[in-house]
Amino acid sequence: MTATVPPRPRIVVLGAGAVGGYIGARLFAEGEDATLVDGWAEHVAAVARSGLAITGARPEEDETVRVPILPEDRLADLGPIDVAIVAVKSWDTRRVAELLRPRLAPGGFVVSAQNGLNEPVIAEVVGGDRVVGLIAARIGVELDRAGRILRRVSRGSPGIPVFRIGEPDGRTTPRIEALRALVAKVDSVTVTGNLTGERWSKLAANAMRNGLSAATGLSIDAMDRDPLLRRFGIRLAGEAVLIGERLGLRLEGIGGTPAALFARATEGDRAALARVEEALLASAVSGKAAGQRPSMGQDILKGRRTEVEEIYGPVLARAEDTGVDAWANRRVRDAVRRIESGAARPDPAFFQLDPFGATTTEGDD
Ligand SMILES: NC(=O)C1=CN([C@@H]2O[C@H](COP(=O)(O)OP(=O)(O)OC[C@H]3O[C@@H](n4cnc5c(N)ncnc54)[C@H](OP(=O)(O)O)[C@@H]3O)[C@@H](O)[C@H]2O)C=CC1
Ligand SMILES: CC(C)(CO)C(=O)C(=O)O
Repeated sequence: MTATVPPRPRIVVLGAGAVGGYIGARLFAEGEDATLVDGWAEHVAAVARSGLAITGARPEEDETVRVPILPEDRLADLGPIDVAIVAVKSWDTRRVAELLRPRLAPGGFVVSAQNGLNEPVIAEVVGGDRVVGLIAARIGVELDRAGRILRRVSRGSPGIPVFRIGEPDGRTTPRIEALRALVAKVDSVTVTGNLTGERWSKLAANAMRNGLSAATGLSIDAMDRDPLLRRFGIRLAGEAVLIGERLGLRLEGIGGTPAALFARATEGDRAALARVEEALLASAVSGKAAGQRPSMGQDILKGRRTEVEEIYGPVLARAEDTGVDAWANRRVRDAVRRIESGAARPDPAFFQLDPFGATTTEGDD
């Protein structure tokens, strides 16, 4: 079932953090019927009082949007929902899917705008025909205090779209076309027929960036300027890509670099390693998105629960299934777990080893 979307759908964004708040505010600013819903009372009060303040990468992208916002316990005040955008952390997905299930309009559907592999979780709750995916790649946003979002990446992202949306089965349906028109009001978007491959590629990007930032305390550009951390990141993505290849997935580029190069580098191909390093370094020194911290790095700074299990869990589980030695992902997962539990503090020294050096062996842990 993919019913048509009404001309002016009722859109609810559940999870008005950095990603959800940004998407919902921009939709509302563009005239859409969008309402934010969030569980953080101080944030809800700040937005209700003064609007959601967005500080963009360029002064002309700054705006304050008086987008409607409700606390979660008032979700029932809204009528049936046509488009529900889920932007809570992945560990909270099932709970909010349960909240949404009785509130969806007959043709209503849920869009996961999260990292991780959440469409199957949502499908278990609301039904497989009511879920689509939205992957945010070049958004770089941060809820730095109640009522304010910082965006470190300029709108537009020439060359690589910020958003990819898709049906889990890859079909181009009327609702995905309707969603494309909506999301285009937020930033650049493309429809993918390969949501599974896109999701795994994004998971590889998150494996590369998120835990390493959380464990070192560094931003993406700072990690890429450090020769050993840059290589550690390549190894993290490479392990995940190798797993994806062995699962038979069609993988998409990671930050504009072909995914296969990360895997070949990880298998010992020096030319592939040099190409990936060059691309990462060029981006780091370009100054674009300087200081951008992946969401997991932000969580550690705020002392909040991370998505470490939702990002590294699937990678490590499939590593076992496919026989890939994912020691680097395991090391990062373990470091983030220790930091999150208060047993350690972020420290770049955890990863001062060359994963492609002669002395590093598989299983080094
Ligand atoms: N940030 C980014 O650039 C990107 C993030 N993503 C993904 O998007 C999803 C949402 O992440 P993101 O938007 O970054 O999450 P945020 O941390 O910005 O917000 C998530 C929720 O956490 C709670 N929260 C956040 N900060 C505080 C605080 N200081 N005090 C109390 N509560 C707080 C809020 O509600 P509540 O209290 O109800 O939990 C909020 O809705 C994740 O799956 C993430 O991986 C994907 C691409 C890029
Ligand atoms: C930084 C980025 C885009 C990639 O890891 C991200 O998805 C996040 O912050 O969670």
